[in-house]
Amino acid sequence: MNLSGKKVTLHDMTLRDGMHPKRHLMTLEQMRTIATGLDEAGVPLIEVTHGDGLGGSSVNYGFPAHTDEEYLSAVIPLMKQAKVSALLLPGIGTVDHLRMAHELGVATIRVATHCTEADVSEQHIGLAAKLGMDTVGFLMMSHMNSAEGLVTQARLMESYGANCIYITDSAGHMLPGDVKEKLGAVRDALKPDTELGFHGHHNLAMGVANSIAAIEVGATRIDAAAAGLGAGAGNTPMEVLVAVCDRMGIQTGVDVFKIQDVAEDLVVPIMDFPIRIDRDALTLGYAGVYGSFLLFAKRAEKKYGVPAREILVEMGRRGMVGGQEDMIEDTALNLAKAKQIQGAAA
Ligand SMILES: C[C@H](O)CC(=O)C(=O)O
Ligand SMILES: [Mn+2]
Repeated sequence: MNLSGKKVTLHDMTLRDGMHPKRHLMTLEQMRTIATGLDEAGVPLIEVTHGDGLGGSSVNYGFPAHTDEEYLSAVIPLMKQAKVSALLLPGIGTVDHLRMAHELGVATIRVATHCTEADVSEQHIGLAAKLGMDTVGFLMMSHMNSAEGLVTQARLMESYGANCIYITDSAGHMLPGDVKEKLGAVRDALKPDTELGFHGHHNLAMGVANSIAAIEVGATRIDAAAAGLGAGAGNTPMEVLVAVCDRMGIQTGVDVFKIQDVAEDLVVPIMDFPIRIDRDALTLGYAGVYGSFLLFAKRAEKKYGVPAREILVEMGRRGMVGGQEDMIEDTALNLAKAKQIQGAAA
């Protein structure tokens, strides 16, 4: 398909999804430096918060180095052209967090729910729209719902006031055919003025291909992270996506070489480990497991001696979704116990 001349808004995830592999411990200086680099490269929208969104700081999700308020206050005043967004999962983030973000100058709020639970987003989407914010509904783990089911959920978010709906491949499980089917159906069902977005993870190395498939069926906002810094095998790598879009004539407004330098010079050096498709990240994609479970499963492997891959496969089999991080320990303990029983019987 000829996409030449199409315009898309690239939305950077490095400083929000990238908080997962950083265990939410980015310094204010790292945030400032990377955000400034992204702004200079022409990235129009940059997400900043705890990896699990506003209010994510907790025993369940992990305590960050700084509060959302501190991160947002550090970044927003430095931006010359980029706008800043914040993620909010109802139940983790509250309307007070939303108001705080608005007061600090956050332009875009993304209200995220599991892909069958859009009804819990009404209050937050309604308030953000009332405040005049760019208001996005973000349907996580979208591989777990059918195209028709996603249409119903997307319409709900649109009816609450969202001006953009995201289909989110949190597990990096979707293939380009799935993306076209699901986003195509949602595009057809939404009002023409409502934008469509796609958020990919690279666990099956499909981040760029899926993003292009999304653009083909009408997505105008695409998420990506510099050097892919994000949960699991990371998000769609921004510098690769920008280069591919450039070759295809898709207009992103992002400078091909400047974004490469941000990835290489600013983001790769702060990685605590290489963001790559190792066997555990690959298993996330293969078994359809929530990306941010990866580090929890690796920690449980060390604690209980059960391979992370086995824990992740079991989490996928049991259909665990975001918010059920505590079930990772539970699953690991049960698998360890089953192994002990098997060992004793042998
Ligand atoms: C809270 C999650 O990290 C949101 C996200 O980026 C995803 O579901 O993917
Ligand atoms: Mn993500």
